[in-house]
Amino acid sequence: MKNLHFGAGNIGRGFIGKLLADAGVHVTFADVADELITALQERKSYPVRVVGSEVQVDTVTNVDAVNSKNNQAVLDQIASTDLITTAVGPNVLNIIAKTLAEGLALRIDQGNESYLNIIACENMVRGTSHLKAEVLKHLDDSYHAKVEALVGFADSAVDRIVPPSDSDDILEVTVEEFSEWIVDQSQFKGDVPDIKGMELTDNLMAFVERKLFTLNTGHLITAYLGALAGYKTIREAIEDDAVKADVKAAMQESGEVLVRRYGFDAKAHAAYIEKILGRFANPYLVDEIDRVGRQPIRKLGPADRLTKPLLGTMEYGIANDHLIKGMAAAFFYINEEDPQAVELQAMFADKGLKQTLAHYSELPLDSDEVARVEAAYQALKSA
Ligand SMILES: NC(=O)c1ccc[n+]([C@@H]2O[C@H](COP(=O)([O-])OP(=O)(O)OC[C@H]3O[C@@H](n4cnc5c(N)ncnc54)[C@H](O)[C@@H]3O)[C@@H](O)[C@H]2O)c1
Ligand SMILES: O=P(O)(O)OC[C@@H](O)[C@@H](O)[C@H](O)[C@H](O)CO
Repeated sequence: MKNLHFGAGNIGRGFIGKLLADAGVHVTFADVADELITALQERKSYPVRVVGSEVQVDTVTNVDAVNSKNNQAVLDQIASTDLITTAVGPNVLNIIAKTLAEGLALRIDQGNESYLNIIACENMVRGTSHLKAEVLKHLDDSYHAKVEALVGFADSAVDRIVPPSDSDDILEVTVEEFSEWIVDQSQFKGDVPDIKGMELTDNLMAFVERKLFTLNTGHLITAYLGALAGYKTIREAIEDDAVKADVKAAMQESGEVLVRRYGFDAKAHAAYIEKILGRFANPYLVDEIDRVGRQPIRKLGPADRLTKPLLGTMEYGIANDHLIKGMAAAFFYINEEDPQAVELQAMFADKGLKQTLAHYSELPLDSDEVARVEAAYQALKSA
């Protein structure tokens, strides 16, 4: 089996590319980072340090790469591969959608009638379905029937903490032991692939929300409260008892929504939260607060890790003081190198918290929740 993977970054090399290559799939990475691509083309392998109580260095082989700036090379890959995966970040999906559309048109024009499956591996609810809608926008109507018949767009949930590596080797990546990749099997076209490490489900929404609204909700609040307390890494922040108490309480509020919505076992969900708190404190990973706090506008969005759980607590009448506090903490997050952090702060300075929050979260301006976030912000400011 051949795979084309967009994004040779942390998750691309450290998780999805590794898992597929380990399963005997030939992986070709596509990326815009010239140095990374040249190194992959020359070496056709790279090291992955899996760190837990022991350190194991695995060598990933059977890989190649194409530079995404070489459009024709990428189109040729799309026209001939069996599986396409992405780990580029939600904001980049719209960019690669255009390339995918061109590649699918070429594939159909060349008469390739074999099945192709596409899986976006991003922190986003139904990211592949979003990608599909974008691809179809760029594709002439005359191709749509063939795409519907031959191309599967399968949504997935992806979980492994992979911070950028500080190695001198540009290809080396350091990952935690834990990993989970769950894919919606009902959306595949042709045979559902049997790949070790790729779990299949008919109930993807439950798993994607469980992951995003537990791990990522807690991770983000750790980052914002941690930054406010002056910490630089997630581990430092979560080892502060006051931060940990707030983060855990917010995860429990969000968890209560998940238990009610999807029928998860309450005890098992409590254990899931504890395990994640342990992963945040992993002494073998150095995960900067700025990586986890990045792109606050995306993360304040109505379908993302702060607002969506908050909406769930409102729907079920569940307490939400800690989710509110986490949202308030986002307004203290300063990062001059992150355009979204700069934009958020600029609007906050110009229009105030209520209007800024209502704008990005789509919560009603006059809602109690928006007023409570502002009150929580003032309380944090004077603490
Ligand atoms: N790192 C983690 O712990 C983790 C865990 C689970 C999910 N994720 C998700 O995985 C996705 C990728 O995260 P990451 O941490 O690997 O980010 P990353 O920045 O390490 O990797 C993204 C890669 O995409 C490349 N890229 C950018 N534009 C591109 C384009 N137009 N074409 C091809 N490649 C392009 C970048 O050069 C980079 O190498 C995100 O959606 C993230 O939320 C990350
Ligand atoms: O990748 P983001 O920016 O959506 O979120 C930052 C982290 O919370 C995230 O990358 C986690 O490390 C990951 O989701 C763990 O599976």
